[in-house]
Amino acid sequence: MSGYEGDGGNAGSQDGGPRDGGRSFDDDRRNSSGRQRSASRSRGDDRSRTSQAPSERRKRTDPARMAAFDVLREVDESDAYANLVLPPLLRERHIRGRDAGFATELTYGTLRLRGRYDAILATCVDRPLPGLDPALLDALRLGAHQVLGMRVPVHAAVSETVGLARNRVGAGPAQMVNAVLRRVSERPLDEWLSILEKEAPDALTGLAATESHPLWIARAMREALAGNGRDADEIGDLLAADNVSPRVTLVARPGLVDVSDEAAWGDVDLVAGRWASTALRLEGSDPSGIPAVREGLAGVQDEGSQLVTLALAGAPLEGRDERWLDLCAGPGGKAALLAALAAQRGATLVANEVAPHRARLVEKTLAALPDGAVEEVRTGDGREVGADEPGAYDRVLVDAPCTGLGALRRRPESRWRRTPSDLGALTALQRELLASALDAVRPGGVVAYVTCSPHLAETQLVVSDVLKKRDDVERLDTPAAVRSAVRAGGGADEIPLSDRDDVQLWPHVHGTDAMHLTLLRKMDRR
Ligand SMILES: C[S@@+](CC[C@H](N)C(=O)[O-])C[C@H]1O[C@@H](n2cnc3c(N)ncnc32)[C@H](O)[C@@H]1O
Repeated sequence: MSGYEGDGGNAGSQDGGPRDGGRSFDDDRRNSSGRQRSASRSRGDDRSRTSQAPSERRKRTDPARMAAFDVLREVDESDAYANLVLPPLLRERHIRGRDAGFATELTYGTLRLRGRYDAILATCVDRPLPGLDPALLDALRLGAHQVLGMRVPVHAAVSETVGLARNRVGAGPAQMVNAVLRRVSERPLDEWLSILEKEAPDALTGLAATESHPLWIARAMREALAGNGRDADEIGDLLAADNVSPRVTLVARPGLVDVSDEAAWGDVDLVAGRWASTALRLEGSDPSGIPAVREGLAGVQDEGSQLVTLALAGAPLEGRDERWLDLCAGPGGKAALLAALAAQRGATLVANEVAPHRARLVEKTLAALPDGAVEEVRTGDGREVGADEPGAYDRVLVDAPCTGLGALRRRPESRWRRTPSDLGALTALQRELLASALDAVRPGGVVAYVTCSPHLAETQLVVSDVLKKRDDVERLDTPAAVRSAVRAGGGADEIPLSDRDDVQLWPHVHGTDAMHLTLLRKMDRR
């Protein structure tokens, strides 16, 4: 299942880019060594420290680094999502401000760039990395990220990580951490990356290592670029874009809140989104204090998600336009935008979701919509809707469960979890859901097939396979619908779209998740 904004996503985090070396974390509380000063030391009161025995002092580990390590272990051992585990852990341990920022960058940056660091570490460790204790390997990765990705001075990165390893893994492993990190620190990042490029058997393998992606994903992305009429050589830019945490984008749900309503947005800096009329970019990272967000009049939503939803709502339609369906609605980001747009036209939305807990999230997300905008939130298998309610809807969204390869920048660990074997079951489900949507829409009605993956097997191939079996569906001009959805003054003619009848958005081109959209019309044979 793909990672989604509004789904507890890490949209609130801003964990710095990879090749720029990140930021240094020096201020009053976190000194130029990236080490946290204790509250007593910040006050110039060193009594607590001097009253401790040296052996006790050595055991004290920086809480921010400890938090990052503990999250990494939970991600590894329990398949946890870092963006769901880290924020409560920081709250629980009272890690705030710059220290929380340091822990966040350390956690997400290490997870995201794990492939790069493993390739470097493999040249510094005298045995295969998979044979190492996983906790030791995580400590090494954390150390590598501090040295190569965060501009923490080497002596601090090494000694703090050695202390962490001693505390959490053991004295022997701590010695190894010391030796290995010293080797890592012998070269700057650029030199390491050149070595990885040179030693790779081919350019794509080198790029996958330096930009920290599994090779199968790098390959699939390159095929997706070419299959969407773009230059396959953009692959480097695309993979690099996955390594940069996206800015937080909000959706102002039409009719619920106005962009110009200052009270609704509170004391935050917002700028208009690049493409969607509903999009606002937050100059900062924490949207939770914004009144409009708290009240559900606005939400966190990638601009690509907004654009595809607006394109479905605006696609030309003759005749009845009263009942809309979101077939796979959880957790409800697109359903809320659709319902807001439907309400403005006197139409209503049915939101369907197979997982009960996600259906409850949809209910929550839709709670602020005006009476009558939402006909029903229901828990059910979308594959059955077409047979149960043939021709019952005028517009249908299929935001299909997918690999989420288009949203890797949001879920730092997801690229390491996905495998090519996920594709078989997902694409079968995607075909069935699309077929059901086409049955559920009335003749003349419109279906939007959406994925947050650019993988050709999940996008173009699903659509062409489903259409092969039917003679009652035509493809619409999806780029035209997307251009119409671009906000006034946003340069509808400037949005780079390929010469195809579907649309693929890209992080490195559009600054959005890599959303795919195909618009289809059920033919009216009357
Ligand atoms: C990509 S997410 C949808 C995201 C949502 N549109 C949003 O913007 O918040 C796909 C959703 O499809 C649901 N799903 C999976 N299989 C389904 C099925 N057979 N019928 C309906 N929903 C399904 C998943 O539980 C997941 O919530």
